[in-house]
Amino acid sequence: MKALITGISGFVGSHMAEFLLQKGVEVYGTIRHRSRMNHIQHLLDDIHLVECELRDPFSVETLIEDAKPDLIFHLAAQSFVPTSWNSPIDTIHNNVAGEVNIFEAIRRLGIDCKIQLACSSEEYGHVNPDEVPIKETNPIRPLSPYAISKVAQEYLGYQYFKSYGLKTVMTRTFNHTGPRRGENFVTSNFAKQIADIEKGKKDPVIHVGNLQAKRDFTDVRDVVRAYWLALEKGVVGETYNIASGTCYTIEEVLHKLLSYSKVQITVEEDPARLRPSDVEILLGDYSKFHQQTGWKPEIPFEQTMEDLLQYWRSQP
Ligand SMILES: Nc1nc2c(ncn2[C@@H]2O[C@H](COP(=O)(O)OP(=O)(O)O[C@H]3O[C@H](CO)[C@@H](O)[C@H](O)[C@@H]3O)[C@@H](O)[C@H]2O)c(=O)[nH]1
Repeated sequence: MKALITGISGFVGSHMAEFLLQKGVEVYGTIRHRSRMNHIQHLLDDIHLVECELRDPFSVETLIEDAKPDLIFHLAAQSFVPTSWNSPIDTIHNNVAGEVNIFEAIRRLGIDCKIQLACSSEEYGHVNPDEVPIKETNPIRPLSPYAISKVAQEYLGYQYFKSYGLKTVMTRTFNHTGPRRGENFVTSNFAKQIADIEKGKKDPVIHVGNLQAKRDFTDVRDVVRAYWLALEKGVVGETYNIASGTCYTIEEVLHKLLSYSKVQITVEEDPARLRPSDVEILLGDYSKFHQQTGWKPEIPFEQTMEDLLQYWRSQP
């Protein structure tokens, strides 16, 4: 069996590759000329890397024709919410055009494959207090250009399923983290700041943004297992929440991470880290996915946080 991972050198992509290799799957992955390879350096002998610009239809058609995958995990995206306010058009173009190019190539070449689309809980956006835990049937009220791009990705997945029978499965994944998480994202950002303070590379002050937001975190290693199950047991054309079913304020996350360190650290708000609008609460109900696939998260949040801090401590 052959699987293609778009964005294989990224955070989730690298964990997905490790998971698939353990299953004995032949792994293809896309990179761009400027991709950093540090997350997949240890896998280079075992995977097929293809340089591909997903925004370029010719590049994508060549990729799909050469790889002829049975499974596609479409993970490549501009995934950082604040960047989407600075570059809204780029975020929407990148996330939407890349996916349409994949769909069109599959359709035109008549490739029979299943496609997992990494959609997002950000799509829910504004959530009323009586709507948690959030089910897939909740209204979508997106609050960022990034969220809009993910709504578009999801509905394109549905539309290509209905119009052309493409075998898409959409996963609305809530926040996920773990070793290799990009340093912009909150858990990694805080863990890296703590590790840098411990190493004496930074004054003992941790800079933070909105600490009142509530988020539902799943370990990335549980998430890639969910993506595999989504294609193995999920129903095509359906959307599933991937979540832990528990949420914490960002302040609680901060104090959990600080509790793993012996150094004295002062907390300081950095106004540049505040957003034009922030999603107040994301707490997911993953029962639809559980009933269909048997998946449930296995790695406790505390373990994920300790592993993440250890990861940053081990970085040069
Ligand atoms: N990044 C960051 N966020 C901070 C900080 N301080 C507080 N926050 C708050 O921490 C929360 C989480 O921020 P991020 O880690 O940047 O993630 P996100 O905006 O929730 O989006 C993530 O989850 C989505 C799924 O819900 C993903 O789709 C998306 O790609 C990303 O991984 C937000 O409410 C943000 O305002 C900080 O210093 N940095």
